[in-house]
Amino acid sequence: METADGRQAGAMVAPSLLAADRMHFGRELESVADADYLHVDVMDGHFVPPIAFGAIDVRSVAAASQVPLDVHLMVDNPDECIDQYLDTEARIVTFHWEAATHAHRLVEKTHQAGKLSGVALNPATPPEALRELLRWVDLVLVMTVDPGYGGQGIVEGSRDKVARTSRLCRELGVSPIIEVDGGVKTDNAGTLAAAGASLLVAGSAVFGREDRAAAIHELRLAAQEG
Ligand SMILES: O=C(CO)[C@@H](O)[C@H](O)COP(=O)(O)O
Ligand SMILES: [Fe+2]
Repeated sequence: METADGRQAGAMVAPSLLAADRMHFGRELESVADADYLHVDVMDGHFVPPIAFGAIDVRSVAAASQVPLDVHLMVDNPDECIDQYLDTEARIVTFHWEAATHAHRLVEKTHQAGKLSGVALNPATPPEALRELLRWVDLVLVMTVDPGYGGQGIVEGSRDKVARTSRLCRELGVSPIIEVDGGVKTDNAGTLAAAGASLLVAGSAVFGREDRAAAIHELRLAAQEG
């Protein structure tokens, strides 16, 4: 089904493993086996205060699940550490625009490793910052909360930012995946998808529910109805 402006209606869903129960991780992975991607938040204790998931964990998840992995690097200077993530089974590797020194080189390396390359924007970074980079990347991750923590409320103006990102892509004649991350729930999935988001990350909205398959299904449905 297509929207009035020619986009595919609906969106993919990526449960964020940050919200999963570490004490029962295998069972948690099984519970989200029908997701489109699994979102893995890498946090270095510098770019964001917490420390979470490293390349070793990405490899363990890849070995335990058939679902493709979407790795979100919240690290200072990804130029220094991206190689270890490119050396995993991850399907998508995304660095933060604010943290990168040679963004184009990161994209090139990611492609050479056979992966999709994503760039993430903090809430305070405008999409226009990506005017050059957009023609090379496969994905733009619009942070809809300040990075570092799960379970936060969505930042005001996020819908509008997704719409501006989508417009800029159209203007440049490119069509990367637009991913939204932070505070995504069934009550905002529709407006985010209608604004152009095609990949929804959801941590608490999935792992906070007993029935994860139903949570994923309801997010997809909400995105489609948006
Ligand atoms: O990157 C991050 C946080 O920095 C996210 O991926 C969160 O893990 C999303 O969790 P919810 O806001 O959906 O609970
Ligand atoms: Fe994330």
